[in-house]
Amino acid sequence: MVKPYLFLFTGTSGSGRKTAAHKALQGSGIAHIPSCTDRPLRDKERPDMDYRYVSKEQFDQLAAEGFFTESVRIDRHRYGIGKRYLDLALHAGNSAYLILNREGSDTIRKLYGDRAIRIFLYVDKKTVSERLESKGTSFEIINSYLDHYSEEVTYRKYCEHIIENVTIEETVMQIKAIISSYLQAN
Ligand SMILES: Nc1nc2c(ncn2[C@@H]2O[C@H](COP(=O)(O)OP(=O)(O)O)[C@@H](O)[C@H]2O)c(=O)[nH]1
Ligand SMILES: Nc1ncnc2c1ncn2[C@@H]1O[C@H](COP(=O)(O)OP(=O)(O)O)[C@@H](O)[C@H]1O
Repeated sequence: MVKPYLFLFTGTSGSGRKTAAHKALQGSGIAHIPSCTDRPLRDKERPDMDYRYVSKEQFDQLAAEGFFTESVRIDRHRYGIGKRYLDLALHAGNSAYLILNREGSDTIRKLYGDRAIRIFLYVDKKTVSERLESKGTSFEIINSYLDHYSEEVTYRKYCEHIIENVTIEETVMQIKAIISSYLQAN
């Protein structure tokens, strides 16, 4: 039986983790485990695609009940992975993928060892700004991404795979190749 893996997409914010991961893995049978967040839904986001959106009170309640395997506060908002969703996927023997910052990736790697494969995506700061500006992203969000850039980018040396996301087609191909290498090795 294929060992179930957790593929962790991490890297600098705005590097294209969500876009590339969803594109590479749609229809693959490897399910996305969305995080819960208390941040508001942004323009063009759809509930349950990228996040499960909850109120601040609900997030507090879930955290108090021990619902999260890991959670973080980033600026004014909180993010967390529900233990139940991870267990459901792994107990069924299915690999899954998550999109996390470095703290979340580190925690999941410590908990799941070599079943957790970290794929680090990055682009340079100028490219982050240009891509997000061209999509009409607010300056508040762009600035918050850039503020975290230096601390996030250093995490790449700990990751199993590193991809510079230049063109989306090439990045998707690289992700597919990495994932196949694990699934075929079993
Ligand atoms: N540790 C952890 N990080 C998360 C989780 N969900 C999202 N993140 C990361 O939190 C960071 C902040 O996200 P945000 O600024 O809202 O930007 P987004 O990446 O466009 O959603 C991003 O690096 C996310 O990948 C989670 O459940 N746990
Ligand atoms: N290779 C690429 N070339 C151009 N734009 C890209 C590429 N990859 C992602 N993008 C765009 O960059 C922006 C940030 O991508 P996103 O997936 O939200 O990043 P992250 O999840 O890492 O914060 C989005 O507008 C996305 O469409």
